[in-house]
Amino acid sequence: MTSPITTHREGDVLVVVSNNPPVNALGAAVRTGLDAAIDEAAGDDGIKAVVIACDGQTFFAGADITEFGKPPVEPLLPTLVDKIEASEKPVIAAIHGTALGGGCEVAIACHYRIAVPSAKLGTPEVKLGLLPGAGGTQRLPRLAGVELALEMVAKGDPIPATKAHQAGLVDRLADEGALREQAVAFAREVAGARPLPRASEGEAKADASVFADFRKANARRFRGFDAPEANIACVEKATQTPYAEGVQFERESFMKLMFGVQSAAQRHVFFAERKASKIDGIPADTRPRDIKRVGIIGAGTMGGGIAMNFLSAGIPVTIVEMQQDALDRGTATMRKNYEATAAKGRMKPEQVEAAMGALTPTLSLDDLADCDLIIEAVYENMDVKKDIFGKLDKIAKPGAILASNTSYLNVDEIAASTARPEDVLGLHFFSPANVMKLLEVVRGAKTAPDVLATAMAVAKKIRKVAVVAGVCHGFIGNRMLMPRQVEAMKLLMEGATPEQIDKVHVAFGMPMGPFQMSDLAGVDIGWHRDPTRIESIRDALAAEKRWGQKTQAGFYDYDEKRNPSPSPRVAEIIEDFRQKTGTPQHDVTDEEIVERTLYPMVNEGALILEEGMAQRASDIDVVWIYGYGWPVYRGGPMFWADTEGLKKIVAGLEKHGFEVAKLLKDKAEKGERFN
Ligand SMILES: CCCCCCCCCCCCCC(=O)CC(=O)SCCNC(=O)CCNC(=O)[C@H](O)C(C)(C)COP(=O)(O)OP(=O)(O)OC[C@H]1O[C@@H](n2cnc3c(N)ncnc32)[C@H](O)[C@@H]1OP(=O)(O)O
Ligand SMILES: NC(=O)C1=CN([C@@H]2O[C@H](COP(=O)(O)OP(=O)(O)OC[C@H]3O[C@@H](n4cnc5c(N)ncnc54)[C@H](O)[C@@H]3O)[C@@H](O)[C@H]2O)C=CC1
Repeated sequence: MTSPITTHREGDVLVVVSNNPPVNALGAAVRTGLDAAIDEAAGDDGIKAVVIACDGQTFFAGADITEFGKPPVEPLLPTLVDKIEASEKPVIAAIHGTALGGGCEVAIACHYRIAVPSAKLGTPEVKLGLLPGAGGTQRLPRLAGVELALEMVAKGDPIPATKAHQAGLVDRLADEGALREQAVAFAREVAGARPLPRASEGEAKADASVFADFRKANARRFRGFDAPEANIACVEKATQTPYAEGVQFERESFMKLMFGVQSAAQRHVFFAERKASKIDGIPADTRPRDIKRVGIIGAGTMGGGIAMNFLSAGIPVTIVEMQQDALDRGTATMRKNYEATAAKGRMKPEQVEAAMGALTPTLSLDDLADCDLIIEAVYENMDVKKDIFGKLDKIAKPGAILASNTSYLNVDEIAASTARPEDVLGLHFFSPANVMKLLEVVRGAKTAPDVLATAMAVAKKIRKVAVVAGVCHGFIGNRMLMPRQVEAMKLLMEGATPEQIDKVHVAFGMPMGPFQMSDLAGVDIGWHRDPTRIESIRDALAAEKRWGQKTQAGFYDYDEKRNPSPSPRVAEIIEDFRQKTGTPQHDVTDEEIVERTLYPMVNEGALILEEGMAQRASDIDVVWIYGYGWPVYRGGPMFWADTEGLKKIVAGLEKHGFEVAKLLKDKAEKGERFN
């Protein structure tokens, strides 16, 4: 087995190169090769300095996450980075791409760092429920300052090499395309330099208030997570104790996180998200179609947001509405959203103009004739959609992909209204479409493999996380949402309050509970619009225009800043329905709320898998994390069920009279997991 690490001499500089695609993860073979290279340099008087570089797309992008949870293999990364730093000859890191996690720790254990301006450095371990366990939490604050170290390790977002250079984290910026030779030249410059700069020998200083302020400022963001606080505590330790003590504290903290449920969940999600992009049953080399122009039909709540995804990715859009005022309203909303992004410094004004300049508003479907992908986002009405797809069939060019953004409707029935069902699928965006990362790719019975492959490629281009779903009512996410909402309403009838149920869900880690979500999306969604027909609590609310946040009243009352408060009127309506229906009342416990609203979601997920409506259990987890905000530190509904124990889930479902899905029952009986 050839080593991924090679060395060669350039004069008195030893150049060490890693070639471990796709991301030069610091797996055991890489660590062994680097270890040997440092020994080679130490043992050869002709070598005066060392450059560590990587071939391929990036400098080391971290430890090899696939090794976690397995027996450790020497040399461990902490040992290796200490050896690099202890070298008597200067070691220079030549950085391109993304020096992340252990890769960043290797870089800061080197004596010097040179990077191309397009490179990034980061410590994203916290997003895996971990922390930089190879000295990063102790070296980084000493090298780059406490404030920047806190930002990097506790939030996990990478910083550009230019910012790292300003902070002293990178010593020199190289010209793009000239990194390797400029790194060797830099090595020659510093060869023989004494003493060598070693990050572990520096000091990390900060007022105690820095940590208190950081914790307070990020309390909401870090709510429920273990790793952010562990990272903060390690950096704090760096300001209080000598390096050796701090790194011991870091190691203990790393091990505690590594063997905890949250990190297992977050690592599961990392791989699940990537696995979701793979489509079972089509040739791996299926070539996507070229998408040069996109058409959107409907500029309402969804159409405008969907259009923004493509415009932001540099893909021109033609957007169609029925009426000029609706078209103007839709395009104005898009501009307003872009300008709000620019106001936050996340977009330049010229980028806003470029995006809006690539938008062609029109009232004519005929103007979609040159589009490669057309996405329908009109009313959730099958007749309307079939009429539109029938017209598209005559207008769209051969090979154009026709997609519906329908939330629930049968994509095969929509496809049958065309003579090209193989070009039809569902592309179910989530609201707000320009923000939510999830895209359900609904695979019709006749959808062609290259159409599916195109959908996955387009999703990556517009920075969405795509999951393939089968044709069933509500696909994956909304189908699992339904039993949760039904049970939540039943619990209201039996004695619970909206705020009690929502509180349980928020405490679980959801961004909001079932009733807060209804008020946000609109209590009137799907309402029959007849205020005299009052057959449910929801009908009663809708009849009084309690449509949610948009009318300052729904399941909650809202002030002008949309702050919610329990509604005495809603309590009256609920009590009235309890009386009218004679529903037996009881004290609803928080445990019952979990068992009756979350367990049925797992049960529905099992049915979805049984029916082949999802390719794998981890896809269901991805849907709920990226489409509904399921707490990533719980790994998604199916992973969470595994950690709860499927036997416990089955017992809870049976206790409340649910019919348990066969797959769930079988797995529970066999002691198996979904993931
Ligand atoms: C008794 C037990 C003792 C235990 C040991 C003792 C203690 C030891 C202490 C350990 C010290 C280590 C501490 C540490 O620093 C830990 C880490 O470094 S954790 C990893 C940190 N790095 C990351 O989180 C980066 C993750 N990757 C990314 O963000 C992106 O992949 C990246 C931006 C690099 C590239 O993005 P993109 O081009 O979009 O490619 P993909 O994301 O699709 O990835 C391509 C491919 O590569 C796989 N992959 C990516 N990163 C890793 C990785 N770090 N390890 C393994 N594999 C990785 C990814 O899954 C994809 O694979 P496919 O099969 O192609 O889907
Ligand atoms: N609102 C939401 O949260 C989500 C909605 N969806 C789905 O997206 C679709 C659109 O929903 P919304 O944007 O919320 O509806 P909306 O009512 O806000 O917008 C629909 C738009 O389509 C336009 N329209 C109707 N018929 C048309 C035609 N023949 N030609 C051109 N334009 C036409 C209407 O004028 C309206 O502006 C529905 O299928 C819905 O189920 C999907 C995910 C989330």
